[in-house]
Amino acid sequence: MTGRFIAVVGPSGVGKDSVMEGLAAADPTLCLARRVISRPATLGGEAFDGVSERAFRKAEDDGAFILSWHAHGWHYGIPQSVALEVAQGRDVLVNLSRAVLPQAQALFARFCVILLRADHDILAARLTARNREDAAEIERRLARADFAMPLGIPHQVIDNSGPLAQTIATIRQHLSQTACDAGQSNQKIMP
Ligand SMILES: Nc1ncnc2c1ncn2[C@@H]1O[C@H](COP(=O)(O)OP(=O)(O)OP(=O)(O)O)[C@@H](O)[C@H]1O
Ligand SMILES: O=P(O)(O)OC[C@H]1O[C@H](OP(=O)(O)O)[C@H](O)[C@@H]1O
Repeated sequence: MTGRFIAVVGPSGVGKDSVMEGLAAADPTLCLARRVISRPATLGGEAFDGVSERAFRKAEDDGAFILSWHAHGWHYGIPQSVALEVAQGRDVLVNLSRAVLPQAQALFARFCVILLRADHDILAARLTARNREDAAEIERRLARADFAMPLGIPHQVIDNSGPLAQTIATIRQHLSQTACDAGQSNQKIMP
């Protein structure tokens, strides 16, 4: 059987990377997809392959990505190797833009979506404390926080306003109960 393609989405600063790292640390059967981003690796954040915009476009033209998008001034790509891992039966966590969920859904038979949320003031405080973007960029990110989920994408809403460990435990419980091969409910889970 193929593995599960588990998309983790939500506004910038909500905690996608933190939650994904915590999930993978707690469960070695979960893999983290390593993204290619046209952002200098020196800016930090998740472990990703930082490339120039030119190199990104070349890789994209060469078919290196199963999914790619543009957000916050950067290009993001999910490498073909992720599809291979899923085909080999691995469950893979992937930090995606909400905008590409329809394309992702079309690619994978076992597909599910975790939508993380937190109140606006919590997002603002986390982005400020993270100290990776300047104030203007943080404002732009906050303005995109309510980007609408595309229609027809079943997803589980998980609140990450509270302690990270609680969110991770809640998602682990949810993942243990879903095969991701049929429609999920849109039930809200608030730890
Ligand atoms: N539950 C939590 N409680 C407190 N702080 C948190 C929690 N989750 C994440 N954080 C902190 O919030 C900041 C943003 O988290 P993170 O970078 O994981 O978010 P993100 O959704 O991946 O953001 P982006 O989309 O911009 O990459 C980090 O400094 C992280 O340590
Ligand atoms: O708002 P939407 O399109 O859902 O998310 C867009 C992108 O925002 C974040 O970018 P970064 O990792 O902070 O650079 C996420 O990782 C995601 O790829």
